[in-house]
Amino acid sequence: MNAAVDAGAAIERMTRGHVDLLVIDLAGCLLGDPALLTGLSMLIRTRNGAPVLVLCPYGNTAWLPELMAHGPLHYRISPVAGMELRSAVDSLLRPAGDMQANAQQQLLDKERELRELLTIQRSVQRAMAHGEDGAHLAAQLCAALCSFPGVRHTALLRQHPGGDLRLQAQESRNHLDLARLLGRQDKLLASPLRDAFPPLLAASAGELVLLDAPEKMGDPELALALHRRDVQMVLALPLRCEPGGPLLGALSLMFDRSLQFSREQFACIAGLAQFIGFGLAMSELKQQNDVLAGRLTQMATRDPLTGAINRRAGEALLESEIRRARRYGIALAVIAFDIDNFRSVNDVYGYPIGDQALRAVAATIQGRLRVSDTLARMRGEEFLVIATHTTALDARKLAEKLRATIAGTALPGCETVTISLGVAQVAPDEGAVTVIDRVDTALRRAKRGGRNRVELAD
Ligand SMILES: Nc1nc2c(ncn2[C@@H]2O[C@H](COP(=O)(O)OP(=O)(O)OP(=O)(O)O)[C@@H](O)[C@H]2O)c(=O)[nH]1
Repeated sequence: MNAAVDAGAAIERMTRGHVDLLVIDLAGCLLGDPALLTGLSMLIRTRNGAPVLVLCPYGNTAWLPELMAHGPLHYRISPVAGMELRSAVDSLLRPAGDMQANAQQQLLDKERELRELLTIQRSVQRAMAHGEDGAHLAAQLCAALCSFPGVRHTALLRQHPGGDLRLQAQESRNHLDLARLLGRQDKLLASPLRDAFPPLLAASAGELVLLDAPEKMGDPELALALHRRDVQMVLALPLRCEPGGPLLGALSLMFDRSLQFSREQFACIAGLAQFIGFGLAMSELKQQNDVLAGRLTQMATRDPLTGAINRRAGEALLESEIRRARRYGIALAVIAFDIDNFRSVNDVYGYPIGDQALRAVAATIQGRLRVSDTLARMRGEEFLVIATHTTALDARKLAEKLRATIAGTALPGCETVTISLGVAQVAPDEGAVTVIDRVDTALRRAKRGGRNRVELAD
């Protein structure tokens, strides 16, 4: 056995004589050191047909796919126990005949693995197509990823605007509850396991993390808990919308077996993680759009001062309620009301107090209506109540109740006001314009009759 301290020295030794097996130990190497990566890539390329075994600390597993780009290699996650190293070395130093049979088996395995990956990709695509909101989509994705051979638990951890990590969804085939295992569901990066548990490590470092035996984490209690749930291997990937883009979280896959991934599998899994990151970001964007669209509709249909719907929305609603009442043969009534002598409130107390009074009157009326009734602000201090399933007589009783309520309600900053009301039941074949006209006439009659009173329309 020949040991070299760096890639340069190893290349020099390899050019001097035949090498049966090249073992590269990455312990103590700084992840992301470009010079080191270049040296190791050259070393793998100049191997002269010798098999390569990489011993890789689990925090550095992002290097494996990078190194695989320069030639096939075998790997073990370090720390590697003596027995494990011995059997890895023995299997790579087998006689040529064995190696040939092995190569054939490997080809078959590879074909099977790629077929399996394709199936998973399809089920992830299906989940994306059917996931509605973010939480539902995350749950669907976790379920889809459980079809990966050997996967017993999947989880999606999401970065939040505050920068911390939250368990968004998990799917368990081994009764493992990640929230219970970590003792929390939120603020996962504040967990003492942040730099040890692969999904947390992947989310904080932004790199792929592969652990092929729970005890290698160095936390015996956690390792025992994972073994109890039959977990042999944990693979965690950072979630990003695009390569090099901001971190969105991490994807965690726990396996009941320890697998050796090929370069194609690593690439496929990384592609899958990116696809998932993109899908989650898109679904969030859609959710934000829906909220914005809701706000825009609110702005277009609501009166900002009183919160009642505005005239346009009120007229549209009345049209549709008239159609509904006609179709089902049910009664529909409207009540128009107007604050009496409101000009003097503004004149005496000022416009801001007038605004407060308007708000208070609208809120008081709103509080007296059924949820099926609607209050619309038609103009200035004139309002319309659309009362479904209500006859003229009932509407008149309601109007009287509203009148008495307002007359007895103290207003902030000014004296009590009164309202005058007109009431009408929508006649068969009558449209919104005519009934509004009729109810307004009744309201004017109430004003002429001395205000603070209710008049029924003709
Ligand atoms: N503070 C405030 N006042 C408003 C608002 N919209 C309309 N007004 C006021 O409401 C008052 C309506 O006055 P008029 O139409 O003469 O009616 P009135 O004084 O209530 O008298 P009657 O309706 O005949 O009892 C006017 O002073 C408007 O400026 C508003 O959004 N805020």
